Amino acid sequence: MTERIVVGAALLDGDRLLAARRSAPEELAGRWELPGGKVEPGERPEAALVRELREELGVDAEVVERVPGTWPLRSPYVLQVWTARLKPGTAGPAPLQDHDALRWLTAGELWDVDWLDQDVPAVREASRHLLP
Ligand SMILES: Nc1nc2c([nH]c(=O)n2[C@H]2C[C@H](O)[C@@H](COP(=O)(O)OP(=O)(O)OP(=O)(O)O)O2)c(=O)[nH]1
Repeated sequence: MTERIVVGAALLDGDRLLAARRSAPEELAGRWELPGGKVEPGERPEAALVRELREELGVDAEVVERVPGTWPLRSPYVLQVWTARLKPGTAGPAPLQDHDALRWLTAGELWDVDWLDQDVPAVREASRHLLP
């Protein structure tokens, strides 16, 4: 089956990374992830990321760069991650859709939340590139 990409944002504010707690589906609820979602057919991953961040968090964000790596999720999905930042003047993120809590994590707090198992290597890689 063709791989389908789920894009995740390593959304940064200075040296803090945004983590989002899923509210659904039941088997993922309560676990933390990088906000994002499925890339639609014909859509560029970077465009999907901006769209998902607007829908889920109500923010206007810009994509900065790809975090190297592709992490398997439930087939046929794979996770790819881009760094992103908020555009100047945009509202702060709010858990509008799919999430019931948000946390800005410093490097020292990165492992204080219960990340989805499949996000752990992606967050580790993102932190290497982003956080001092
Ligand atoms: N957004 C996101 N999804 C992840 C991560 N890790 C992970 O396993 N997933 C899974 C959860 C979901 O099964 C799938 C992404 O689905 P989603 O529900 O966020 O995507 P979507 O907004 O496009 O939702 P929909 O079209 O199904 O309504 O990937 C992650 O870090 N971010």
